[in-house]
Amino acid sequence: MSDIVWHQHSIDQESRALLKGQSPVLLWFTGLSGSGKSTLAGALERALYDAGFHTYLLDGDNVRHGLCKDLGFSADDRDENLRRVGEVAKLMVDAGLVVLSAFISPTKEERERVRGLFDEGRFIEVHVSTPIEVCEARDPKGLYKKARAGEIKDFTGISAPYETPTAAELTIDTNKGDLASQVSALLDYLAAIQVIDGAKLKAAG
Ligand SMILES: Nc1ncnc2c1ncn2[C@@H]1O[C@H](COP(=O)(O)OS(=O)(=O)O)[C@@H](OP(=O)(O)O)[C@H]1O
Ligand SMILES: Nc1ncnc2c1ncn2[C@@H]1O[C@H](COP(=O)(O)OP(=O)(O)O)[C@@H](O)[C@H]1O
Repeated sequence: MSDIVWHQHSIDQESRALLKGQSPVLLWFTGLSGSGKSTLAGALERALYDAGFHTYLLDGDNVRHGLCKDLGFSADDRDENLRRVGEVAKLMVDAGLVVLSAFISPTKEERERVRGLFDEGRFIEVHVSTPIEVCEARDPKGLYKKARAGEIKDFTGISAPYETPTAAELTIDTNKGDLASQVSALLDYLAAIQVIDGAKLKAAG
């Protein structure tokens, strides 16, 4: 039994969200390295920001420079990385933001654990399903080449597992169509589930 008691403050998620004119959610982009998570999440954040919505993007590469710089890529370290990110994202959603995150998040258990932190409907899993052959051909950071040469161990998709999501809210293969239409589909979805006001989005052009 813990001696720490939750303090309920008077301003809650609903009040903060009302002030911002949006319904806060976490859009959790998961997929292989090079699948397009950062590009998609960044372009979606830009579109939301330009339309006047309040956002924050948590990106794996960036978080690993600070909050998670003590962690590597063993299964335990990835678990801890995603635990911390989930908790930070929960605070940001509580602050009333539309939060986007771009982490490989390779296991179902890790993704479901983060989902479990949120009320129903506030965690939206976006599987960036670009096939590994495409990711490896892109290899923007040269990491697949190094992993194949054995210079990086535990590399997702090569020498460490990636469990394909089976119940993601959305699935996007960035090898099909273009970025603008992928972002447009994401915006349409957010308007349809009333996370953002479709009229405000339309007015922004
Ligand atoms: N061994 C290994 N496996 C996978 N990825 C590696 C590895 N070593 C370094 N990198 C780089 O780290 C980025 C992934 O970090 P994440 O925090 O998203 O990973 S995880 O969710 O904790 O599995 C990933 O970034 P993205 O390419 O943007 O996905 C890589 O650039
Ligand atoms: N929507 C897209 N359409 C086409 N190519 C893309 C798209 N998104 C990303 N790419 C290509 O894939 C590469 C990796 O994208 P990135 O967003 O860095 O992936 P991740 O964050 O999953 O590692 C980019 O350098 C770009 O060339």
